[in-house]
Amino acid sequence: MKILSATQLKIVDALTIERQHISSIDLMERVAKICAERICSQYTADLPVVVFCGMGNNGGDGLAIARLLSEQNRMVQVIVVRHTEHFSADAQVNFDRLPKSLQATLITVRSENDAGQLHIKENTCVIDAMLGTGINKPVTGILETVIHKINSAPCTVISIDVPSGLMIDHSSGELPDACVQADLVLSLQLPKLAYLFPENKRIVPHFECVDIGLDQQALLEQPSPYYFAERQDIAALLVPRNKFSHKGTYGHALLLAGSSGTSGAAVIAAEACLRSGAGLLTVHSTKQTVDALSYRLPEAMTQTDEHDSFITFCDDLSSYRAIGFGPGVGRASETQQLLKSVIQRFQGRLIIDADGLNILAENKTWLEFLPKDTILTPHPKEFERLAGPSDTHFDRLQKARAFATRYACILILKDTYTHICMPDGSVVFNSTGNAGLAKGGSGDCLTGIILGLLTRGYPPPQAALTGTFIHGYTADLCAEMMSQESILITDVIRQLPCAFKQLESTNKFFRS
Ligand SMILES: NC(=O)C1=CN([C@@H]2O[C@H](COP(=O)(O)OP(=O)(O)OC[C@H]3O[C@@H](n4cnc5c(N)ncnc54)[C@H](O)[C@@H]3O)[C@@H](O)[C@H]2O)[C@H](O)CC1
Ligand SMILES: [K+]
Repeated sequence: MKILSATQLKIVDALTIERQHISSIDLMERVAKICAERICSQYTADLPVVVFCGMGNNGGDGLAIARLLSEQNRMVQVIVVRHTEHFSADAQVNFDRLPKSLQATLITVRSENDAGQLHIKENTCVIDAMLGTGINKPVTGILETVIHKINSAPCTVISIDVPSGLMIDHSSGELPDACVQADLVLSLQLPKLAYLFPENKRIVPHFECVDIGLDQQALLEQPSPYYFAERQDIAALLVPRNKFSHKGTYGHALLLAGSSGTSGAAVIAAEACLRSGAGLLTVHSTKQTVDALSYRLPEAMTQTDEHDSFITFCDDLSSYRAIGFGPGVGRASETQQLLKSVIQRFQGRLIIDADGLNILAENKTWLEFLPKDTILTPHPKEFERLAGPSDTHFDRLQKARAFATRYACILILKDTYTHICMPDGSVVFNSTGNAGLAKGGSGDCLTGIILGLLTRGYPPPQAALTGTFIHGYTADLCAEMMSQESILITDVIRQLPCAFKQLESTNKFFRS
């Protein structure tokens, strides 16, 4: 699914009206009907609803939603916040369509005094339809006062399309002053870029895209570097194993991982790799790690490094399709030289994680020599070490895009909506995963999954997208069965077969 800017959404809106031979007021009615149905499905009929409406088309949506909810015998009150002199044309039509019962209880906020006198009762559902994609400056005045009232009221808030006050295409700063803090955002058709930044987590803790039937061709025509990965997009990338195949068909992986005290990182990555399709896996590590592996994972082959505490040397790389470097390796200078020699000698697929990234951060000139499409998987701190600090998450995103383009690598910037930055400047935001993954070992598991997919023959972009999605999806399956608090990364690995199976079931090539 693409992510478009406010300007592009306006264009698609106009093209939809033209191509579907529908009037703008009927499109608004369609939007309102879908939102009202969603609100009714979420809340019981006895919960009073207060709809805050602005003067533009977002307010028009709110006025139509209020009418439709009251037709469903819901207890509804409308509050119009007059932040401009006139309604937009369609908002005016919907204002005039308000039934008498709603007109009788209507409150209009014209002044700071009116705003100050508002009282929002406990146990109400606030529908926020004051400002949408048409916001053109930070909110002040009566809108700001009303927003503060909503945010301090003990009620549930659903924002229509956009939490009022939030800029959708760029950063609003660490904590935007005046912005509705929604419990749920019903985002019309597509997600908005700002919903994916951690800085907005209090404003958009959850969003749902509601399909309002915008013209598909018009959506396709709009260029965008930003995409949001959904289940069907990833399921379509999966490739079935060939009936006439053998272990060689699915490649041989080399995992360079582990050092004194961090054998677990190597074990986790190795197991995730073998659960993600690789034909063969050799783990090169310290004696302690190799001993642990032989016990835990007999399917993996092993090579013991000549050094007891960290890895230093690995001679022949020619038989491997993919190499994973980093989990638990530490930063010893001999290990640094090993990474340098891998970068210089290896022509296959490469994924670098954890201390591998920290070594790169200490030796930035090596970045120029990374094999094309090398996958790097930094968390925010590791990315900062590689590319320097950023003022906002929007700035960090632009930095990550520039980094992936400059070094022709795939940068997986791990976060709530992990950003997968491609060398062509495009970014795919991952949609799966939960806070149960915020634990040690999680990154090692991701590296292992992607290494497995690379070895299996997936091109690096597909391996990056699929691996990141499945990693989060599997954790979501775990969270359905157990508390996020208790999820262990080994639980996630154990559920990988189930996650693959579920995703395969929606891919036509896997159906028998
Ligand atoms: N995407 C679609 O296809 C559809 C979207 N719909 C809804 O329409 C809004 C966008 O409507 P628009 O009229 O362009 O903008 P707004 O309602 O957000 O507000 C515009 C209004 O507000 C004034 N304004 C802007 N910023 C401020 C500010 N900081 N302070 C005060 N006033 C401000 C501006 O001057 C205008 O007067 C979209 O989000 C959807 O909800 C349609 O329903 C149809 C399909
Ligand atoms: K809104």
